[in-house]
Amino acid sequence: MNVIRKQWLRIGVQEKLHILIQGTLIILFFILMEWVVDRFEVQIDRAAESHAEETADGLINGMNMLMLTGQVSDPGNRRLLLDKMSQSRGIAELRIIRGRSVVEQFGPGLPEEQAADAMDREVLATGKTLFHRVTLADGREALRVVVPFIAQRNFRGTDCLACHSAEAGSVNGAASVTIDLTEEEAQLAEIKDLLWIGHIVLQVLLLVIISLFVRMVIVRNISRPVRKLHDTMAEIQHDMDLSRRADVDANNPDIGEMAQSFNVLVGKLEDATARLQLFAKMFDNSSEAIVITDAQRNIVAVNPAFVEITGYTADEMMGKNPKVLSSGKQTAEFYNTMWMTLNETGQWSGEIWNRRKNGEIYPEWLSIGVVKNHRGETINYISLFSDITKRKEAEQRIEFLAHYDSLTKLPNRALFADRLKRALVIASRNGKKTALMFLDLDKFKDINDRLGHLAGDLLLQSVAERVKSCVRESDTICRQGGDEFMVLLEDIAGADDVAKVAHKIISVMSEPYQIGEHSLTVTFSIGAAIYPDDAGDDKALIHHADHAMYRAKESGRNNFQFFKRA
Ligand SMILES: Nc1nc2c(ncn2[C@@H]2O[C@H](COP(=O)(O)OP(=O)(O)OP(=O)(O)O)[C@@H](O)[C@H]2O)c(=O)[nH]1
Repeated sequence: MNVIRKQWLRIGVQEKLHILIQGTLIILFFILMEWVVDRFEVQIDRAAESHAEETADGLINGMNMLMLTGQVSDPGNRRLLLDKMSQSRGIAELRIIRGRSVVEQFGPGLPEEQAADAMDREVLATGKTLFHRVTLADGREALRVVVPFIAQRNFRGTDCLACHSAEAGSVNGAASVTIDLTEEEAQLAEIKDLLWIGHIVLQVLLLVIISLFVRMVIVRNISRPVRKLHDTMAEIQHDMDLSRRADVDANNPDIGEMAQSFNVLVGKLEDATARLQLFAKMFDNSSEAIVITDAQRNIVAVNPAFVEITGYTADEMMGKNPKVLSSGKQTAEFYNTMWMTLNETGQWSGEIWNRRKNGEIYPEWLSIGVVKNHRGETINYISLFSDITKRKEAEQRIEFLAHYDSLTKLPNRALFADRLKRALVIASRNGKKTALMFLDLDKFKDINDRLGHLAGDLLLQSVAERVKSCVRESDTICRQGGDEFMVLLEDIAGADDVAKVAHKIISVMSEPYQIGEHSLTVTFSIGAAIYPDDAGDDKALIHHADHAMYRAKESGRNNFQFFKRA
């Protein structure tokens, strides 16, 4: 059975269709042939039966004649009658069988007149005609009919009871007629042969017709459209031209629908490919580095921005864990919190320090997202990061510019104001003194005018350095603007401390500066005021120190003055 199934699966649709159609026709023709032969056999049997009955009738009539003429008691006459009648066409054997009443009245008669078999006995017992197909000793086919003779006043025109002492209606005897069916069987065989020949010729014809028909149907409706569809598929695959579509034949529902479904599929593929290309472009052109890992956190893809930022090639990173980039700046606890947030919320973003291939450590802004499948299982992690070194530098620069003077790198007026306020609060709390010195370069305009603004700038930077060297680390110097400086001296004992610093500054300023090829000497006019002696708050302190400085200017410059109340 399995072998047949395998063979069946191996053959093509054309052959399958052919086998099914022709197989069905062969079975139908067989049934038809059987039916026709059966009909003929029935006809033959009926003809033989009526032949037998007629012969039996003739025999009875003959016997009656012998009875009526008183010749029946001579066995020779009876044999002669049987011999004569046996000569009739189609009679194979003819016998008279004596019934019980005849045997009792006239004796057993000739041996062949005794009941010879069960069929004879059954007819004598029942009085009913029996028919049986038999095969004669020489092999011929025959029909044997045993017809009973019934004792009656009028049995087919004869009063049996006139001579027979038998009960009316009892069986007097029977006639066994065997009809030779050789001729009919020969005819039937001939008909069978003709039917077979006709059948075979018809099947050969059908073989050709069905073959042509099936081929035509398959080729036109299946093979040709399938080949066409296949060619289109192959072209699309070869050219990767997803804008192409297969021809749809509305008159061929099967393949037409298949082509339509194929077109829908290609359309979806085209859309998906376009989206994929778009994402691929984004991936390649993004200025942000992108890293994709699998669920085990092994890298499966990195983009060009990643290569640019980290210095690692894509090949070097494939299959590696992104922690190879770790700078060691973050603690284990930091990473634990990061993974916990990621697992709980599906995303994390923050600042992190990583290490480039060349060993350089850099800050990056990192965002990690978890990708899950429809079962909720993590399948990928996507990380995006950008190198924020420049941003951080810019922030630091903005921060610096907000609080420091860009030229001298000294605290600016805003930062100084803060420190002054804080210093006064501390001094007030601790009962200490704080001094504010106001310094203005003398005739600085002349230097600018003479040597240019750039030389003036260089001089301002050098002056700032020198002033710094005259005070403690904890003291604050600020460039107020232009050529003006302020110095905040915290925790001083009294005016002497301030005077010492002022004279120190005047002293260091006497040394000439080398600006390019020019040797320059500049001086300061310095004014000072002390908290809480000269002023109760920051504003007044500045104002008073400024006032003192003006007095120094008025006193011929290059000198130091304390605030004096008018
Ligand atoms: N090179 C340079 N010059 C500056 C800067 N800011 C202000 N100045 C100049 O510094 C000079 C200050 O002059 P003043 O303080 O008004 O006058 P002075 O010439 O110093 O004379 P006195 O203060 O009266 O002794 C001006 O010429 C300003 O243009 C700066 O950042 N760089």
